[in-house]
Amino acid sequence: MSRERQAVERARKAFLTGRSKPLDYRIGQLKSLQRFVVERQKDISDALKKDLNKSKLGTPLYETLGLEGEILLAVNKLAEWAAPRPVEKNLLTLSDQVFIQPEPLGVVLIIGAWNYPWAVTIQPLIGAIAAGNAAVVKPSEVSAHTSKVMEELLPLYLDKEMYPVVTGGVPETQELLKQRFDHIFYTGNSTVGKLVMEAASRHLTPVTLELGGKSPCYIDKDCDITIACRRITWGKYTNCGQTCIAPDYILSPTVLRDVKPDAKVMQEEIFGPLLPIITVSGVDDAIRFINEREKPLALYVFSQDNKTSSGGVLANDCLVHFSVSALPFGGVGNSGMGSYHGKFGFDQLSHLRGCLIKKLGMEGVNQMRYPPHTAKKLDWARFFILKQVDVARVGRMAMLALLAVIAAVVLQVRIKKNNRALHANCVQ
Ligand SMILES: NC(=O)c1ccc[n+]([C@@H]2O[C@H](COP(=O)([O-])OP(=O)(O)OC[C@H]3O[C@@H](n4cnc5c(N)ncnc54)[C@H](O)[C@@H]3O)[C@@H](O)[C@H]2O)c1
Ligand SMILES: CCCCCCCCCC=O
Repeated sequence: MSRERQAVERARKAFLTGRSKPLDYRIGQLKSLQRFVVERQKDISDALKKDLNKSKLGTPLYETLGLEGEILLAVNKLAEWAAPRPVEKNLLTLSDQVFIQPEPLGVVLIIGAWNYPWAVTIQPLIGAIAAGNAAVVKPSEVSAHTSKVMEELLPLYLDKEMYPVVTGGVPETQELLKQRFDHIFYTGNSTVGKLVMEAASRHLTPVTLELGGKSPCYIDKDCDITIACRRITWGKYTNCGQTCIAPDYILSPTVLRDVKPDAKVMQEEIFGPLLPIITVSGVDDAIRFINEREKPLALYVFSQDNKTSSGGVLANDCLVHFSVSALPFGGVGNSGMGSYHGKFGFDQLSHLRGCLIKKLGMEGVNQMRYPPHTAKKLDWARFFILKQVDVARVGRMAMLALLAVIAAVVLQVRIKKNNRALHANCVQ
């Protein structure tokens, strides 16, 4: 049996014990992960220095502070996220319990990319742990030192049966993809994303695909060009331009140098320190240009615009939307599917189970659905199913009516009592 298959089987066996379900276990694992990030900061930054020449201080800023924030949030909010979520009732379910119960999915496969290997591999793991899943973690072989640190040190902190790290390259990832998972969370390029989805389809496994693409950046006439240039330059050249949401090309009315739309540099994601500038005649031309192409992961606008489609949109800055846990992060179309960060990560890796708990009484209400079907029953069904009633408002009104009745009764009793006292005084 291959090493990859063994890891998956062990993770499934661990999941089936049910120990990842209680919130205390999940919080314990999240806190251990937090300890790992803090205590092993040096191992993490040394590996990143060797892999990608990232600086010692850049590592916390771009890779691990975000992880710490996400872990803290999950620890603080887990009870709320995992609790049953009551939903609006209709007339047919007035006396029932109707709610959504987030449930763990099972065993999740997390495949990470090399460019921010901690941020994009461990962040999905936080969602997987919080949601009560087991997870097989496959870091990128390109960032090999990081991969080794994950393989050697993570098991010292986490439940190693439940969260195994499997290292290796394409053959190992392909072997993993042959196994049955309950969800696959892949971060990387769109070409491999299609292979991942194809492999997942064999087991009807749902996927989250965090892909890349050409994120456009539109600069309007009216913006402060000095600030725009500083922010765009930072967004583009951070990590040598190897950021999934780096502005890929600029659409600018004050153009210095033109790039033809059919040039090679405009056909594929650049993922490097090149920044083509395209001449457009104005905002409508820019929108047309963007909409004619694949849906990008991010859209940067240094002005006002909401007429285009992209994974995310950010006005007057670059990259920082990635750090906001309250925003869903993910692509659309060619830039991916599904989203995560904060509660979105928890929901993405949960089964949101619809629950309706009925009592065995009140059977009379159900007569309209039992045969024989009659026109009268259908009329009742039409009323119960189609009548749009604000059940909460009806409930409030019923409560008010009840209070009014109680107040009237109390008042009447008081009046009677007073009358009796008055009568007694008069008699005396
Ligand atoms: N949306 C995001 O959050 C995000 C984050 C980082 C990177 N990206 C995108 O990822 C891309 C860069 O990463 P990459 O793709 O070069 O990363 P990569 O080479 O590290 O590959 C990612 C993973 O895919 C696996 N893989 C590669 N080829 C495979 C194959 N043929 N079959 C099965 N598995 C295979 C690798 O083992 C690795 O674990 C860019 O397009 C970037 O925009 C997106
Ligand atoms: C402070 C801003 C943090 C930006 C981190 C960007 C990570 C992107 C991951 C995709 O490549």
